[in-house]
Amino acid sequence: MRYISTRGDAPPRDFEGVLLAGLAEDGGLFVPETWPVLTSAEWRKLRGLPYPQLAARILSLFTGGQPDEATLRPMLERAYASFSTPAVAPLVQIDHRTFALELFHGPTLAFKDMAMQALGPLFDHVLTRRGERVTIVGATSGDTGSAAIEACRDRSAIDIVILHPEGRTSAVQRRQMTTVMADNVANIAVDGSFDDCQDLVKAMFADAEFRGEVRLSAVNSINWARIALQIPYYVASALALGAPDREVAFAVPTGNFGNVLAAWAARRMGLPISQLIVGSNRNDILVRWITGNDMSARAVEPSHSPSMDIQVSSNFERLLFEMLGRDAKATAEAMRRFRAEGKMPIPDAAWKSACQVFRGFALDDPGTLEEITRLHGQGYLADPHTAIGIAAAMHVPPADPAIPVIVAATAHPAKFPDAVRQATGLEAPLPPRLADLYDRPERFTRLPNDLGQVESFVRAHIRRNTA
Ligand SMILES: Cc1ncc(COP(=O)(O)O)c(C=O)c1O
Ligand SMILES: N[C@@H](CCOP(=O)(O)O)C(=O)O
Repeated sequence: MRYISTRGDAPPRDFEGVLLAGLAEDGGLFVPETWPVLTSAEWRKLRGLPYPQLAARILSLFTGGQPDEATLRPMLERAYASFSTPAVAPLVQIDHRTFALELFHGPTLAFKDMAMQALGPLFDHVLTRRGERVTIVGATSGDTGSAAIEACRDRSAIDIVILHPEGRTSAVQRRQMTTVMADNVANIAVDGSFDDCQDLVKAMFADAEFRGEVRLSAVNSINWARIALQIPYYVASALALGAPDREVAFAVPTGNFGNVLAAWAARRMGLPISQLIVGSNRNDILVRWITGNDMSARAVEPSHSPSMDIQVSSNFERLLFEMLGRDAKATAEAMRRFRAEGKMPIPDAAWKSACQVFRGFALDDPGTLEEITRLHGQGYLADPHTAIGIAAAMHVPPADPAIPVIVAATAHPAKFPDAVRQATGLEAPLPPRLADLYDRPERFTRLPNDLGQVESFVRAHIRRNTA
């Protein structure tokens, strides 16, 4: 299995190369050179497998035997043993056709654990065999950071530095990152938005000298391994509701477009998915694109669903590459124009064809609170991101009302206590192992949105940790 860059100007790599590289040297994102496609009989054989086994099988389709399924299986069994339910990602019925796929039963209470808990040991396995170490620099709007820190803390071959937008995450999200005192972990609060943090990370990858010097790697969804590890839960939930003998739809609260891209990948692999419904908050660039081919960035606005306060959705580039018939030159040019002009011209034919499967719905803050209240009245306590996903599932007309819609429930309500309290009057308690989160000391460094200062910080962090 080889991977190519969406911008066509970086050497192809194998899975391990992609895992360690994160982003391609030409600024593009790695994608499989060819997609594995399963027959209905092959999908059926996966029915009923325990989640870690299913995940190992799916991941092995992307690793090209390195690591192989026999190596991956025990690794993933251990990874998912830390989840609070043996089902790992249970399906909860909301109404006659809507199901919540709860992806927040991992250690940091968000869907990021589904990939990250496996990614930590995977990095360790590859780095130990090669005798190498890496520096992971990641950007977070709240959840990727804590999941990545939890997965990488105290691993001797990894240094990890996470950039979050100062004051723009929930306090629980921030504290989940900044109260981890492991030597290999550092947090930077950037004076800016998530998009600024993500730009800084991409700029570090574009700085060839720095990239080589620190052996830079990524755990954001720009890293293909993250997407590969997010495909299995779409497969597991679709199979549980009757696929491949019945179609399903997914609704996904969306920011960086990684989660819904994983669902798109499952469809590309032959899983019968009728619709992919994108839910957004007021940062609705993706919904504006889906509903009117308007891909134009605006300033990021804070919302009750801070993890989706994003305007530049990195993984859109992977879809763009596919929409443009895998034309890397055209993809690179569209990305260049988006960066230069804040607008991406997408040919109408490509947009129309994507819209045969993608639908979109955006909800503002008052609407999000109303949806949490409504769901609570029905007996389901949703966090603001999940509430947007469920609202999107309810508002978008179905291709066929008999097709069930599965909503990615991406975070535990306890991560967003203010919104949940406003909407329901309830205090959503943190699990006992996080009960003293507000009493723990915090450690982070405030920095301006300045590449030089962030790079110097990363260098100093590595020196300190390896001294
Ligand atoms: C709770 C939550 N919901 C939804 C999203 C959006 O997911 P994605 O960035 O993969 O589109 C995020 C951030 O990634 C998140 O943390
Ligand atoms: N919402 C994310 C933003 C980063 O997304 P990623 O999937 O690219 O890691 C967050 O919570 O940090």
